[in-house]
Amino acid sequence: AALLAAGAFGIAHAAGAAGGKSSFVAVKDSHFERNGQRYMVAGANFWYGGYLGAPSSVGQRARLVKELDRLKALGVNNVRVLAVSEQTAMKSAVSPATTSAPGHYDEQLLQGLDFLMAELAKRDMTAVLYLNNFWQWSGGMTQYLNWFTGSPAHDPNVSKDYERFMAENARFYTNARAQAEYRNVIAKIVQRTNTVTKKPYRDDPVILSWQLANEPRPGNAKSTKEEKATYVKWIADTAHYIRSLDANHMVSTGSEGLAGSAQDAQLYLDAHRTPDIAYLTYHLWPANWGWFDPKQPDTTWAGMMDKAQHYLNVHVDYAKQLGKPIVLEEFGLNRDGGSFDIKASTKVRDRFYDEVFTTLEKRAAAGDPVGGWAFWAWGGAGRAANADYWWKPGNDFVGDPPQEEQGLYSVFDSDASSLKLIAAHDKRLKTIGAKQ
Ligand SMILES: O=C1NC[C@H](CO)[C@@H](O)[C@@H]1O
Repeated sequence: AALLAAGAFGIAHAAGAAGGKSSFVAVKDSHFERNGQRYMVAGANFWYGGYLGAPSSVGQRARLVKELDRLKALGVNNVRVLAVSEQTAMKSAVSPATTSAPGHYDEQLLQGLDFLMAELAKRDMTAVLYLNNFWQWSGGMTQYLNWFTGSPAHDPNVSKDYERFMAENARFYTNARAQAEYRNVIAKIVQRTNTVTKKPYRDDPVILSWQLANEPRPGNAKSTKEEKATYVKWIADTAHYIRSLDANHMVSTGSEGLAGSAQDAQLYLDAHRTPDIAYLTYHLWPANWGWFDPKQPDTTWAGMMDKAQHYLNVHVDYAKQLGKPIVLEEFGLNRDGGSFDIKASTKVRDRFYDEVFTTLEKRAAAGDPVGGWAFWAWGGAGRAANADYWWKPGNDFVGDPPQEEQGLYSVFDSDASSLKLIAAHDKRLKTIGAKQ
């Protein structure tokens, strides 16, 4: 009987490895499980994966296949991907976009997602698919408001007024027509049948989770009690809606943690309490948050690392409190000196990655609900096309979306020291998971 069982397990496992009938990733005792085994997310942010998969002009399927092979070889088992974008006049946003106007969707880009999912299945990799964006680089909530209220889609890279941008975006959660269109898009994608594999998305174990949006915030740092309550309700209602369409897959928020919750721990906990949100997410951005100056690494490193360690640990503690896994699904740091040039070294970033990985490995080894991580972001073979490092339609996609310099935080295929580090820690993380 044992031999038979081992044989059967072997076949099932092999099937899983070949992207066959693997089970869905789900939560069991505050950890991820798949095929009856612990599953740790050793992920990479790859926002443009669906774009590369498109059969149309914007698609580069040969590059996509190469990038996924490189990521697989590194031991990456998950990619976090923008599932849908909104056409916008905002300067620093990607174009073309999936939704050209309410009710009008680019089938080519949706087929790009299909192709990506098919390629991930072949490599036994999973995907987190985010269905909206709080930021402007894919149109996002700002564009929905422009469609349905006529408010100007003002690009904060142009206005330099992020506080106003964030406060205005909070109106998305209560605008009935914007929510109706957002739910149309959710239904269209969640209920889609993959044109490459002919498999309904709902039945596809490649999807690790549907994610409400990239970095949804309740508003700006001065969010009111009412705005916070609206945000928590929007999360619970939208997660419930997705689960009503698809009871197979987990739903996640895309939250950055305290930094995206007006530094309000109660809000962050409340936002992740609903049973329809399966796990917690958080992001770690020392340079963006003013903890680190890449031009003054020696004087800012120690203070930054103290804050980062605290941020990493306190969020794992929140996850323990809720009894759910938590994934650090974005983290990054500049190239040395803050350079965007691919030839610049990455010593400081490597040290930062090493400290982040090591901190989370320690918590995982202690049995804490560390679900894994995803670094931001895979640039691979992509290269900045312009002397000013800004993206223009038709240029390569890299890890940095169009609202940032192309090289700011990307990990390129030529960043050998970074790749070595990622590979070593991805392996260690999975080993820790396997031992528990
Ligand atoms: O989701 C995000 N978080 C931080 C990234 C780097 O600044 C940014 O590019 C992206 O909008």
